[in-house]
Amino acid sequence: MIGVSEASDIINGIKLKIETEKLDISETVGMILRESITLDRDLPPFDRVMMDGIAIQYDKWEQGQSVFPVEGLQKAGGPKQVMDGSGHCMEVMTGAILPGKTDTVIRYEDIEIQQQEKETVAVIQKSPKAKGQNIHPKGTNRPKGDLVANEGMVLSPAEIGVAATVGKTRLNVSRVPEVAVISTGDELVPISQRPLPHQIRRSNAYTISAALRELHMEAELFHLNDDRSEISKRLDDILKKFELVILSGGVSKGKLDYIPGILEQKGVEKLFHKVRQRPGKPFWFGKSEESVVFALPGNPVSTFSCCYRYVMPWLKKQLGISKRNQLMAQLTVNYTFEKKLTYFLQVKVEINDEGIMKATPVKGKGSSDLANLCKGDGFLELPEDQDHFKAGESYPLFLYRTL
Ligand SMILES: Nc1nc2c(c(=O)[nH]1)N[C@H]1C(S)=C(S)[C@@H](COP(=O)(O)OP(=O)(O)OC[C@H]3O[C@@H](n4cnc5c(N)ncnc54)[C@H](O)[C@@H]3O)O[C@H]1N2
Ligand code: MOO
Repeated sequence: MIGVSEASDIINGIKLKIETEKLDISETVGMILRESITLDRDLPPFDRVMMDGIAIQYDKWEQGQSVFPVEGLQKAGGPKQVMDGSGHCMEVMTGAILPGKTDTVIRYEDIEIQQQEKETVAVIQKSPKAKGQNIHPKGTNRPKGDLVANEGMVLSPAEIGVAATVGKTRLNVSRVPEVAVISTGDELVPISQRPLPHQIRRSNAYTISAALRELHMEAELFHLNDDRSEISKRLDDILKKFELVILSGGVSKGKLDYIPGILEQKGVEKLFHKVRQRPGKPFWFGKSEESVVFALPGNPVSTFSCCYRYVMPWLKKQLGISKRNQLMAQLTVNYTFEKKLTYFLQVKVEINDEGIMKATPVKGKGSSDLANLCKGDGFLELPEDQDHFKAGESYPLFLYRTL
């Protein structure tokens, strides 16, 4: 039986084919950009007024003029006007293009608008600091043609904003393959159905597909009963159609645990079966020419921890998302686990005043107790070569919840 890091290395050695698709910009946050974004115009694209007030010719102020007849109004969104009269001013609004024949903007707070006879005038109360003040000159953020987002970046709302400003209605992003998520077992009924006393609802497929949604991946759900010929026939079709297949259940020692045997018969090469870990020991992983197959142990917490410890980090790596270091969290209490297995301890995580992640165990009733997952935020990976884990020690953390 192999250990957790060996299992993880084997999985990480397998590559998934990632293609490119063009999507509406509003669907792309969190995806990987597959093009570079350059500016189609200067930023800002015109000399932009930065304050509501008036625009003047600075020279006139320097020559001693402090009362300026108001010639008109330059609104944001209005085409550029050109000031007509020498020594006049224009009222200007933030975001407007600077009117022609003006070069300095003075805020309303620093002037007074007065009615003198029939004329509206602006009287300057506070000296402008310099020629050109309160104007954001064309191209001073960035010039046209500047590279603003690189291929391979994870699209955050910042890149979405930049893409929108250059008029990209659609973006090229990594296409994540469609995934088959398969639950197995005669005891499982659809979640819409009322189970008989000996039955339960198929929750695992929903857990896995919800996790995949975090990566914008769509899953098609299947269910296989514990029937050799049914499993064999349906797996044929599924393996042909899907590059990534995630099963849950049917991988341990039971008489009806047919999954590993049938997968191998179908030409899916076993890369490992069983990992020195709890939960999730009977985890099976393999690969055929067309598909990568994760067969996760059926107990809901085992499926869950294998999904977050192996499947999700591997997918992030394939997509180019995981650039950060492994998260770590400090135990808040002493903990003992004496088996020679890596233990995935369910924990509630808090970030303390120094920004350090603190993990407190949330005790459940074992690997079938999926309700306990709602009390925690993630799993702490406690290494197999240690039995006693002390408060204050840090261990790798696998989060399933945004903190
Ligand atoms: N003789 C042995 N028996 C078992 C071993 C072992 O080493 N020797 N390992 C145990 C461990 S550890 C686990 S984990 C389970 C995993 O077994 P399977 O992967 O074969 O899973 P099943 O037997 O099909 O199911 C286990 C359990 O989980 C429930 N389940 C399964 N699928 C779902 C689903 N989609 N949604 C909700 N719940 C599900 C299922 O009803 C069972 O109660 O094997 C131990 N046995
Ligand atoms: O791995 Mo099993 O998950 O210990 O119940």
